Order: sequence, then structure tokens, then C-alpha cells
Amino acid sequence: MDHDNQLTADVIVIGFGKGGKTAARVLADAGRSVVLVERSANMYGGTCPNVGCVPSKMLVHYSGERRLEDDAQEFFAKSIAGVRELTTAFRAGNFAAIDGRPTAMVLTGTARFLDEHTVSVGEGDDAVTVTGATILINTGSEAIVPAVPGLAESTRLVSSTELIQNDHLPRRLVVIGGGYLGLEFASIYRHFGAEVTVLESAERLLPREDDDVAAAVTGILAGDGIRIITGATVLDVRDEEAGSIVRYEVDGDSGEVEADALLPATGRRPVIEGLGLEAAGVELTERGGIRVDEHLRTSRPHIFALGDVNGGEQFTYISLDDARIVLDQLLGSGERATTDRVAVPHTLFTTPPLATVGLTERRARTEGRRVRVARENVADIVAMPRAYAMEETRGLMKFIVDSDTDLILGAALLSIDAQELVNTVALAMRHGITATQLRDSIYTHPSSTEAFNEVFDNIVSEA
Ligand SMILES: Cc1cc2nc3c(=O)[nH]c(=O)nc-3n(C[C@H](O)[C@H](O)[C@H](O)COP(=O)(O)OP(=O)(O)OC[C@H]3O[C@@H](n4cnc5c(N)ncnc54)[C@H](O)[C@@H]3O)c2cc1C
Ligand SMILES: NC(=O)c1ccc[n+]([C@@H]2O[C@H](COP(=O)([O-])OP(=O)(O)OC[C@H]3O[C@@H](n4cnc5c(N)ncnc54)[C@H](O)[C@@H]3O)[C@@H](O)[C@H]2O)c1
Repeated sequence: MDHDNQLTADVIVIGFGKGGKTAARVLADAGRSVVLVERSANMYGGTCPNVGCVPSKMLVHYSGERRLEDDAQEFFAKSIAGVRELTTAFRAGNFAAIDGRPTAMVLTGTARFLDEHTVSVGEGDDAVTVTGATILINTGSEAIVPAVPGLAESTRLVSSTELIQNDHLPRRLVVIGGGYLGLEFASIYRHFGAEVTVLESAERLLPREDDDVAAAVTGILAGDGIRIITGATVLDVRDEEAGSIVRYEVDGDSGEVEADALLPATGRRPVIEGLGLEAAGVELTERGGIRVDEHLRTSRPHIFALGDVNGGEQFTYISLDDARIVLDQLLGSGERATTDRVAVPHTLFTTPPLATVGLTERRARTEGRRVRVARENVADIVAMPRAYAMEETRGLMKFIVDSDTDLILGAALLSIDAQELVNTVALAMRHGITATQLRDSIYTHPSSTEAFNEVFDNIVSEA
């Protein structure tokens, strides 16, 4: 690395996301010189530890601890302080994990391509130019604010980041969109004591899940006091002194709901603006992500795109797996590919969480498979006293099994500990462990996994 404002490196990483930082660390340990560029000192480590998974899941935890006698505002402010403390520590740890390595450095500033090997960081006299043989783009995604008249101008519009950094609990939260982010935030803020309304445009929540699973989640959220309005078209937002009035329509009937905070949760789009991708000749897909092949190489083979920015599934562990693929290209045999991915699990962190993997029953039947469906309500699973011991007996477990091969095709686990259970199911699916083998395994007691000893025998349909 040369001059203060002109650097060269083997690898430039743009964005401090999961994939980029993982790759940066391993490449530095392999002796490569690495410059990692991050635009904000508040984002060392990326979205997940600063404003995404970690703070939101810590709030799931805190909100579940609240007792009725706790003062809602005070309890919330203490929880936000706890989140701040953890994210500050994680941020420092993330910075040190890169900048503390002899051949790596973190450069703070916004990166922009000047050409296919050169990136400029920052503006004016302080701008630094970095030239690299290999470049990894890992700039993440940002929330979409839907084009609803009055929404973008509303003073009560909040991003998920602003919401979790503000230590004032909104009295009335309106969430537009009932997907991952919307339902998690609805559940968290309801448990903290806010009045929460979810306006979802689809005819029901979680349209991709089976009807019974979606109905169970909806029942739990509604039972917790969240107002869920599906099939809703949000018409406009009008700020008034006492609150923002959100007007919506369902089947031609209009309604209004008042908000102190308004959270759009209608999806996130790749962050590519201002990156100067044209200067590098990096192409986009029709949907606005960076176009990559199965090895995550862009239209410029020495430039890779990892994580949310490549338009794939937006989960931290996908960004991490992207890093494995890129590292395999740069240091390994080059065989690993996105097409290898099998049985990727997902967890929606409501209380209790919904974890899913593989096919739904509907999808399996649409594909013409002969399936055996096993399902049981958590409250009825005798083999799982942990649910009673932890006082969380809501939910159900459902498995879709291939009738011919006994292989597990999919699962939906709406249960305490589901975020852990699903990983065992996914592992079984990846390695051809049958439903019978999973049923007949020895599990610790009392644990949630013990439910597998029982649920597979609770067959509700077979054909
Ligand atoms: C509230 C919330 C909760 C979530 N919960 C979960 C969860 O529980 N589990 C899960 O798996 N996923 C969760 N996600 C999704 C997950 O956070 C993302 O999929 C993941 O963080 C994406 O990581 P990434 O590697 O793509 O980049 P990111 O972690 O988003 O990092 C990108 C970085 O690039 C920086 N950057 C952008 N442009 C530039 C530029 N031009 N120059 C320099 N730096 C730049 C940004 O500041 C940012 O730090 C959640 C997301 C949100 C918003
Ligand atoms: N636990 C997790 O892993 C986790 C948590 C939060 C976010 N995330 C990631 O972040 C991504 C973004 O989350 P998200 O919830 O914003 O997106 P999402 O795609 O998960 O859900 C968006 C929801 O908004 C609805 N919608 C779209 N436009 C609408 C409109 N105009 N009015 C009302 N409803 C509308 C959609 O039907 C959908 O249900 C997720 O897809 C996920 O990949 C993951």
C-alpha cells in the first residue's frame, strides 16, 4: 500500500457486510492485502449486528421479559440501552477483527468505482483512491418506501433502524407490510406495550406458507393483541397534530388508523446507487440487483457481489455462504456454487418463532408428489414437556414426508426453539436422513427436539 491517498491492494471489499467481512478476514489470513471500505463508522460489521438481526432479536428477548407491572416506557428505554451497549461492543469487535490484521485495513467512506480496478473513497481533498486486482461488492440492501401519497413526507415515518434506536416507545405503531420485518417488529412492539396495526396487501399473512400454518401464526399475533388487516391497499397518509392518519381500503371499504410511528416493511432493495457500476462495466438484473453467475462473479469476472446486493435471498447466513463461494474461487478449488444449496431454512422471529425449510404441503402436492403429512399442536406433544416448563405451548409442528422414500420434503415449526430445531431438520434433509431415523433418534431431555420422537407418528393425511 503506497501513498496516504493512493492505495493498492490485492483485494478491495466494498461494504462491511457478513460476506465481505468474512472473506476479508480469511483473505488477510492467507496473506493477501485487503482494503475494506465502509461508508459509516456506525456500521462496522454491517446491517446484522448494528441495525438488523442482532438488535431486533435482542428486542424480541427483552420484550418477552416485560412484566405487566413494569412501566412500559421505562422498560423500553432500558431495553434500547441494552441493545446499544451490545451493538457498540460488536461494532468495535468487528472493526478490530479486520483492521487489527497485519495485511488488512478498514477505510471509512463511501466507495465509488472509477474504473473496473479502481475505487474512490470519500470526497474532496480527503478522497482516497484504491486500486485492486479483485473487488468484492457487499453493499447490502435498503428499505423500500412504498409510493403512498403523504407517506414519504410524514413526520412519523420511521425506518427499522430509527425505530430500534429511539428509546421512546411509540404508543401506536402502524406497520405497512406483514412479511419478515413487519411481523417481527409488530410482535416486538406489541410485547413492549404499543398498540400495533399491520396493514398487509396480500389476502392473508404469509401467503407462501400452508393455510394451517399461516392461520396459526395469525391467531397467535391476533391473540397477543396485534390488529391485522389483510387485503389492504394503503391509500394515503395525512399528518395531524395528534397523529398520522393512515387511510386504507379493503374490498372497496375504506378505513383509517392513527399512528405515532409508521414503519414501511414492504421489502428491501439492493444498494447500488452512487456505486458507479457503469464505470466498472458491472451489469444489473432486471430487478435491480447486481447480476452474478453461480460463483458470484459479476459481468466483470474479477469483481464479485455478495449478500443482499446480488438480488438473492436477503439473509445473513446467505451472505455468509456467498463468502464461502467467493473464497473457494479465490483460494480453493472453485467448485462451490449457489446451485449447491439444499434445504435452506428460514426463521421468522415472532413469539414463538416460525421456522420453515423445504416444501410446503401445498407445493409438494402441486408438484404431484405422494406425501405423508404429520402435524401436532405444541400443546398436545406429550414428548415435549419443555414447552410447558417454559410456559410457551402455542404453535404447531408440521412435517411433509415423501411417502415413497420416507425422506423429509419440508417442515414448518411454529414453536419455542424453532430457530434451533429447524437446523436439525435441514441437516437431515441435506444428508438423506429419513423421517423414521429422525423420529427414532435419542435426544436430550427436556428439550424441544424430543418432539420429533412423537410428531412424525401424528399423521394427519397421506396420499
Ligand atoms: C431489522 C432487520 C432484521 C433482520 N433480521 C434478520 C435475521 O434475524 N436473520 C437473518 O438472517 N437476516 C436478517 N435480516 C437480513 C440481514 O440483516 C441481511 O440479509 C444481511 O445483513 C445482509 O448482509 P450483507 O452482507 O448483504 O450486507 P450488509 O450487512 O447490509 O452490509 C452492507 C454494508 O455496506 C455499506 N455500504 C453500502 N454502500 C456502500 C458504499 N458505496 N461504500 C461503502 N460502504 C457501503 C453499508 O453501510 C453496510 O454497512 C434482517 C434485516 C433487517 C433490516
Ligand atoms: N428473521 C429474519 O431472517 C429476517 C427478519 C427481518 C428481515 N429479514 C429479511 O429482510 C427482508 C425484507 O423484509 P420485509 O419484511 O421488508 O420484506 P418481505 O418481502 O419479507 O415482506 C414484505 C411484505 O409486505 C407486503 N407488501 C408489499 N407491498 C405492500 C404495500 N404497498 N402495502 C401493504 N403490504 C405490502 C408483501 O405482501 C409482504 O408480505 C426479508 O425478506 C428478509 O429476507 C429477515
